[in-house]
Amino acid sequence: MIHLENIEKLYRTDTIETIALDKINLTIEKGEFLSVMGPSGCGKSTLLNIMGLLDAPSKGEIKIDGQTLTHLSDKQLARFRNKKIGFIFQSFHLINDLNVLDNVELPLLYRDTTARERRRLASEALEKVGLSNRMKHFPTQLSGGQKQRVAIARAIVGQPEIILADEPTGNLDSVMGAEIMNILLQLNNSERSTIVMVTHDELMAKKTHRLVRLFDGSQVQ
Ligand SMILES: Nc1ncnc2c1ncn2[C@@H]1O[C@H](COP(=O)(O)OP(=O)(O)OP(=O)(O)O)[C@@H](O)[C@H]1O
Repeated sequence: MIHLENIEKLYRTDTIETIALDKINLTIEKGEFLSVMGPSGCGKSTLLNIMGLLDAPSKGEIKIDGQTLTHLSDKQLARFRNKKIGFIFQSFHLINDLNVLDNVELPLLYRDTTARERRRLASEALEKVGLSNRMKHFPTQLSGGQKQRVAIARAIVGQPEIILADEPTGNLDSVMGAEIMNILLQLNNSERSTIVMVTHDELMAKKTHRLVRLFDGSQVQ
């Protein structure tokens, strides 16, 4: 499903060059739930951003579903990303001026969907995360766990095959964190979503199919 071949990422500033990723080779199968761990600065977010086509590698190739994506234009990448990939971030990234339903509908605005269909899909996604009763609330009226559930609904509303989650439980207490983890496990189980999750939590990682550890930009496990 996702295939990374010899991926390297270099960041250059005036004074320093950082090798954020060094020759990463990784294949993630359809329906797999993979976690990525490692110390701060080891390249976890960079890896996720490259898999999610938000950032380009300095070297190497990415294939998703057999399609090589390294040479597509920004517009083609955006279209591919919108259709195939849902993102979940540690700090939720919700828009505070929009209510819950409108936040969840956002990814569908870039598609050819009617307003009625958008509403139906967003309501369905909110039902899956158990938030049907909060559709008209605004993000500031929600708890952290509820905000993350809205973010998950937004990530899955377009029915992407891949979900990329960057420390999705990092800002939550253990009870809310476990709730979010259960929702991700359920999506992986019942919808066969392929999930890659960055986490600092060994217990969460243990619940996934496979763990990849990074250290200084290299894969060590
Ligand atoms: N835009 C950038 N410009 C320069 N260096 C960068 C940039 N983004 C990341 N880096 C460097 O690349 C390395 C990897 O960063 P990355 O954010 O991927 O680490 P991480 O493992 O996700 O860390 P954390 O757990 O703290 O979020 C770090 O040394 C970081 O300083």
